[in-house]
Amino acid sequence: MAYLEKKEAIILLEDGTIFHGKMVGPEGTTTGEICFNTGTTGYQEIFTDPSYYGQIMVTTNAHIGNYGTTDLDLESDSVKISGLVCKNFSGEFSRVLATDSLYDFLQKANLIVISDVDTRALVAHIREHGVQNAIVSSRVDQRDQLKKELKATPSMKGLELASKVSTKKSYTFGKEDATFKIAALDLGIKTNILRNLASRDVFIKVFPYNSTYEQMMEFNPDGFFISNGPGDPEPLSEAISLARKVLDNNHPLFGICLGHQVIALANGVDTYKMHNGHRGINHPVKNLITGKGEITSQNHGFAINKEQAEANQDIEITHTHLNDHTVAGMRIKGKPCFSVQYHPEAGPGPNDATYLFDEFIDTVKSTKKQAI
Ligand SMILES: NC(=O)CC[C@H](N)C(=O)O
Repeated sequence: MAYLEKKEAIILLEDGTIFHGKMVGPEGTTTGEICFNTGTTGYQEIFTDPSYYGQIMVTTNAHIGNYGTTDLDLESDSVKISGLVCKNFSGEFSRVLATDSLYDFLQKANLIVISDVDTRALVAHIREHGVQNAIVSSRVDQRDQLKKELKATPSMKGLELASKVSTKKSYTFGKEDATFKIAALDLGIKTNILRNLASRDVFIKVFPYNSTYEQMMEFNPDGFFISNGPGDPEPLSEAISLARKVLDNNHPLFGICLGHQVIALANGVDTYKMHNGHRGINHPVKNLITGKGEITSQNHGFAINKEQAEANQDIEITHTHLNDHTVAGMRIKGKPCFSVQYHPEAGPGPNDATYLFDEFIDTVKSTKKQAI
């Protein structure tokens, strides 16, 4: 296989640190924000998750590729990360359900992949010094030029990326004769969210990121959903005003990750860029209502301002991240609305938090009953 050629590759970080590796596949160069995911499984879901658009992914699991790929594990229609950095890349795979090697899957997407990197040292460096931009390239002897290209890469802070991954046209998902209708704003929606809703008797219409309340109301939905997605939530002015209108009109509203941040902004709570963020499938969260713990799938580099959320009369914090006590979930008092910073749909990850989809359907049901 071609990937065994293994040409030299270099990773240049914004702070000047250099790491070395080997190209897996054709030579090339890529830039983006370098971040790491600690999941021990679920690489195909991660690589196709639109929330990772614009990011170079470092996988902490030492072996990548060994269980291949299958269409069942797609979280969107294409690879969304801008590069992959790993320790050991395997083009050979073994899994009954797998239909393709990860090598072929990523090559079809023209992704820049490098292996043989000291990922433990790289991850420790990012953890210590914070998430930052990087350039990954096979042009190992053109450091000055690479530095220039790295400088030209926009910072994730302030970057609007939802428009790059959102659907251009609205579409539907699920059975048309389902009991409930949900209008979903696509800021980079993961397919497993749609699967989770559809399996709860929901017919979903997915709308482009800049859709208006009026456009979404034409579907006559029983509730609204605002999805996960890439980039900084702050520039998403259309989504923020949509959330405000949905709240003002007392429709059921559920937000996940970027959607949660948009709902916070619609309530006057700021968001900020975290030092490193949370990306993995074993993040501990405490549900403050039930007192129970949940192990959750997470993928975010921004969070909502905790002091402002605590001081806000309209907000009740419902979930907290047990590692750093950041806000993991909230509800809007007196409104049929709640949101979480993490991923109850998993894909990949544990299913501890799927009860949130049930709670959303209960909210939709009781709001529908009141209206009759
Ligand atoms: N998964 C997401 O929706 C991520 C939200 C946002 N882009 C962040 O990094 O915080």
